Amino acid sequence: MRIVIFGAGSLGSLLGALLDSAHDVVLVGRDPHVSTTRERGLRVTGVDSFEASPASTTDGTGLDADLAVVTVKSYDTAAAARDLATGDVGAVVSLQNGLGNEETLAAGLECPIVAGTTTHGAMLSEPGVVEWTGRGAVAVGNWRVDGASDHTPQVDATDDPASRVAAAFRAASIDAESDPDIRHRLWAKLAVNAAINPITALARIRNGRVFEGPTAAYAERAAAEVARVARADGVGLDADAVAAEARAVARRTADNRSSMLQDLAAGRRTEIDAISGVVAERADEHGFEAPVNGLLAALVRGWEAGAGVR
Ligand SMILES: NC(=O)C1=CN([C@@H]2O[C@H](COP(=O)(O)OP(=O)(O)OC[C@H]3O[C@@H](n4cnc5c(N)ncnc54)[C@H](O)[C@@H]3O)[C@@H](O)[C@H]2O)C=CC1
Ligand SMILES: CC(C)(CO)C(=O)C(=O)O
Repeated sequence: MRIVIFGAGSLGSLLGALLDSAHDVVLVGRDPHVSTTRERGLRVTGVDSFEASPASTTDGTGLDADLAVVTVKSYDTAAAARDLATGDVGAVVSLQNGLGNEETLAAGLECPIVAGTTTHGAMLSEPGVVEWTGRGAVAVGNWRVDGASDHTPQVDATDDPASRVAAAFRAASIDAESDPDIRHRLWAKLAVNAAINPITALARIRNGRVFEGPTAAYAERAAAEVARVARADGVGLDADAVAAEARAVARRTADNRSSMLQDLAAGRRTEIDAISGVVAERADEHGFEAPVNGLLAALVRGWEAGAGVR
């Protein structure tokens, strides 16, 4: 397959390096990472150490590919869709965090949209070098324009876009499955991010501290609010189950500085709109409030405005 990785930062570079073992990969990213990758190749360290030599470009327009893997931050999704629409892409899969990326891609592109989520961890340590911080898996599912995941029984389960994406990842030895209820997974991951990310960022604590001490009750409530909004959106999430999952992830990643804490500490824009912001807004659309998510979104957005990053 010819695969474009749109957004060759931390996650995109890791996936690009892995996929390059079985496919013809083009990274779309920014300099100096792209120019360094062209000159010296892409080095992966951490969980495994290896070198890859995918093609790379800073120009995301006019690209032809069987598949585009979108790994930009959620606030760059609309621009990614605009660039991809100028080329010819067979299908697009988003592996981003947060809610709303698939809707944005579907609004801007004619091709099939596949939703996805991953538990891999990656960090761009310097131009041309990505640290694989945690081995995980990929789950993908077909995205319908009306927002529902695709429960339609497939005549040939290997011949739908999500199954083809999962097979392409597996061909590169990436643990990947197609899940007909991908919306459930996206909302469950959203609950984890809504509980952990803004609190770690604002309180400047590592993940392991979120469910200890004064922040614990608010993390629980943030996750429970996500479950309520998910149910109003037709996705059956249980408040206790998602809070337990968020606690388990916080324990498993106890030493991590969450992506939002890293963004805030580095003075960068965060993904707050696609995490806490979207929960508060969708609750409002359904006629109730998600006050903890609303407050966390306002505080992080307030910091972003003060720092001049939004
Ligand atoms: N890093 C990780 O371990 C994981 C990240 N995610 C999610 O994946 C997404 C990406 O995260 P990261 O890789 O950490 O972010 P990142 O900021 O390291 O990478 C995104 C890259 O996209 C590039 N980019 C954005 N728009 C572009 C454009 N128009 N043209 C060319 N390059 C463009 C940026 O320059 C940046 O290098 C986020 O939604 C994140 O929440 C999900 C699971 C794990
Ligand atoms: C799961 C968690 C909270 C791990 O740090 C994460 O996804 C993030 O930091 O964005």
